[in-house]
Amino acid sequence: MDIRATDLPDVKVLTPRRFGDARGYFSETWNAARMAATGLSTEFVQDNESLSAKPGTLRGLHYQSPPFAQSKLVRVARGSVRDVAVDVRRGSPTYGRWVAEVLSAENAAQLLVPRGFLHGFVTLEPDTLVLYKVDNGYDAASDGSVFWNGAGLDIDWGVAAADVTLSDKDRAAPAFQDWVSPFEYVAA
Ligand SMILES: Cc1cn([C@H]2C[C@H](O)[C@@H](COP(=O)(O)OP(=O)(O)O[C@H]3O[C@@H](C)C(=O)[C@@H](O)[C@H]3O)O2)c(=O)[nH]c1=O
Repeated sequence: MDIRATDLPDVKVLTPRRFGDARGYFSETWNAARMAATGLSTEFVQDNESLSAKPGTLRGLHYQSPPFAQSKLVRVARGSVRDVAVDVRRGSPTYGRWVAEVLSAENAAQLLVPRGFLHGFVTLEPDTLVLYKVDNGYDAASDGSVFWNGAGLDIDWGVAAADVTLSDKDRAAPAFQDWVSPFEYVAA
């Protein structure tokens, strides 16, 4: 597994090796024992999949409040996305900063989004299939969304606002500047 840091130290890009042959390839997309040896051990408990038909489908920016906060390991099995993580741990030296990575079926890159970060993505191709593991179960009452395009965030999504498709929940989400984060920064 190639592990690359991003501009936010706790957000990593993990790219597994692909063993190619005449049939195609084989790849370990997650190996708990090997990741524990790197200090990035996470006990995932749920696997998720979402299909987005149209390019410009934007899901985010999402979180679950503590004690149901989730770390996520996100990858793309078909198509591509621009995947975004925003540090919203109150007191963090990088509070409000974001990183964006293109994840595609082709590049095999996976984004490791820790607890205390908002997460969202916009699809770049039709019929994009996103797979992600989470380390805490779904809890509808703890589920939250922050508006994707808020002042104070200025995320470069790489798509025009007019071309974005949102869920009703995400369209009605509070603006970043009006939202109070439930996450606290704990220095390592
Ligand atoms: C996230 C989730 C949703 N659901 C249900 C609730 C709802 O009826 C339906 C669709 O949910 P949503 O509209 O929240 O789906 P979606 O907008 O795809 O939400 C996801 O977006 C990405 C960016 C994330 O980071 C995920 O954690 C998750 O928040 O699926 C579950 O049953 N389990 C789950 O874990």
